[in-house]
Amino acid sequence: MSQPTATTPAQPAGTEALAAAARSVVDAVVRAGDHCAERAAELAARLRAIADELDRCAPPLQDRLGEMREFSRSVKYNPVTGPGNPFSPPLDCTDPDDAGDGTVRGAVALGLPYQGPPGHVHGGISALLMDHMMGVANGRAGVPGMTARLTLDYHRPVPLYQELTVTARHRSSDGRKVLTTGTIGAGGETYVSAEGLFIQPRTPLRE
Ligand SMILES: CCCCC/C=C\C/C=C\C/C=C\C/C=C\CCCC(=O)SCCNC(=O)CCNC(=O)[C@H](O)C(C)(C)COP(=O)(O)OP(=O)(O)OC[C@H]1O[C@@H](n2cnc3c(N)ncnc32)[C@H](O)[C@@H]1OP(=O)(O)O
Repeated sequence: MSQPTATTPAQPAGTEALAAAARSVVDAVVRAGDHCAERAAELAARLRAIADELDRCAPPLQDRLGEMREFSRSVKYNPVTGPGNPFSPPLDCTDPDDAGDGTVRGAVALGLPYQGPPGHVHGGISALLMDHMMGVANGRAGVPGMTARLTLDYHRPVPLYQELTVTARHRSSDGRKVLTTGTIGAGGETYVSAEGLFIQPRTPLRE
């Protein structure tokens, strides 16, 4: 078997494969819609059985919430880039192509589960992508914080099924206040631009 290269990304394995399969179920459910109405009850029962099997593997919720405080788990299971979370598209920023100016970049194409206006991405999903990527930019700049204010300008509807470039950049810090900007675009056109005010915690997250 050939080794994965930069142009042949590795297939997900383990829990990431599970999340990828669940993600494809969500996508297929929305794409099939009423066209699978006759088989819906049967398919729902099979999916419910799988959910029950997974439930039996899950630790008590408080334990799982405790585990999730670990940074590596927040990376794996977050709802934007997290490969272990079926809710995430996932946005790929494993190769951020950092221009050396602190800009982080990611790529994602969004399907029907993320639709708002017909054929286009829901505005709240754009806000989610922006919030998260600005958080990543702040983390990389060494100034992680909580979102206090998020402002978005929606310049053009964001198309579904088109590779989007998502960028974010830490701009300035004033004490614990952190100013960050971001964009969503494609082919040189900016669909959404964003500005966020983030507040660093009073005590650092980590030494
Ligand atoms: C700390 C957690 C960090 C989270 C990120 C984790 C790791 C980062 C590492 C790597 C990055 C990887 C991934 C990124 C992941 C996620 C990114 C998504 C982030 C989120 O999804 S996060 C959820 C939504 N977010 C909230 O759930 C916040 C609810 N909120 C609060 O928890 C408090 O509200 C808080 C903490 C914001 C401030 O509370 P506080 O007590 O620390 O500070 P305080 O109120 O004293 O304000 C200090 C100065 O900021 C000014 N100020 C405050 N708020 C302002 C506003 N809205 N507009 C204008 N100015 C404002 C004040 O006026 C004062 O200014 P001044 O000093 O000049 O008087």
